[in-house]
Amino acid sequence: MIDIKNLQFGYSKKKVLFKDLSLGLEAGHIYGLLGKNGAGKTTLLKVIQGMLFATNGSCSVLGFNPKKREPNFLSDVFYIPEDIHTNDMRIRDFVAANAPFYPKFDLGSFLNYIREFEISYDEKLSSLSYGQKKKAIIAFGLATSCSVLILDEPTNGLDIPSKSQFRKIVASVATEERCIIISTHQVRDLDNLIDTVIVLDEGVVALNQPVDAITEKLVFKTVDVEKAPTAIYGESSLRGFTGVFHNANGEASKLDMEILFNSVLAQKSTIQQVFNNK
Ligand SMILES: Nc1ncnc2c1ncn2[C@@H]1O[C@H](COP(=O)(O)OP(=O)(O)OP(=O)(O)O)[C@@H](O)[C@H]1O
Repeated sequence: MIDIKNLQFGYSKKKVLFKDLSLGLEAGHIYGLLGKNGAGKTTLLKVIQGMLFATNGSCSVLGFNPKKREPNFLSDVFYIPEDIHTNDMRIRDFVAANAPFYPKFDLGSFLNYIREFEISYDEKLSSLSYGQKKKAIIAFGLATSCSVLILDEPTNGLDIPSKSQFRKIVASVATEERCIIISTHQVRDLDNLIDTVIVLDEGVVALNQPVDAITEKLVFKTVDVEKAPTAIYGESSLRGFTGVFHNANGEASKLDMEILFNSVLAQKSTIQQVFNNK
């Protein structure tokens, strides 16, 4: 569905962000895109959406070259940016003005989502708080029923109840035909939502693995501090040592996204070897 090969991109010739980035994303998945500040998550999402153009390599989305910004591409890919800027209009007028660009837009779903988020259809966007505005745009984006949904830091600015409503709504729109990409630093917000973890680091995809494969090969647990040396990576806390270990005995554990992310940055080659050894 999204096929990126040997992508090169830099905002200037001197500062190359991606030298040789390759990534394949399929329909029927919710991807969590993680990376440090400045790793290039937003840039990559903008390349996928056709807002930034690669200097070399290829990017194909739904069979289109995003760079060409063809109407049939733009009407099937929705990008929800981290920062929302809206006109001073009522939500119903925003929908009337924008929905016609998305042939699969479903007004009934939109009304359900904003009801869930406790936002009124007749509210003026300018009178909403940042978080409420963000929820209105998230609701619109999800209601477009686009085949590719890109959410850049969607939970920033959302309060605690809204984060769980967000997870519920996104899970409800996930279908076999759709590819959802969510970038975030708030890894706990993605708990039980994403099925594949992508880590971007130093201009390349350092990890791209399904949650099932991760918990099959790795085990996340808190152990006595004496056992710390057996971990691939871990962090000491008052409760003991929480870390990630080789899963030699097929132990079941819940993915700790924060520990996984830190372990990829700290022990990249060890983690990559785990997945390269079939
Ligand atoms: N318009 C721009 N002009 C020049 N450099 C830019 C521009 N936008 C981003 N950059 C630089 O590109 C790099 C990647 O930025 P990007 O916003 O893609 O990272 P990110 O992973 O989304 O970061 P964050 O987690 O902080 O949102 C950063 O070093 C940033 O300073």
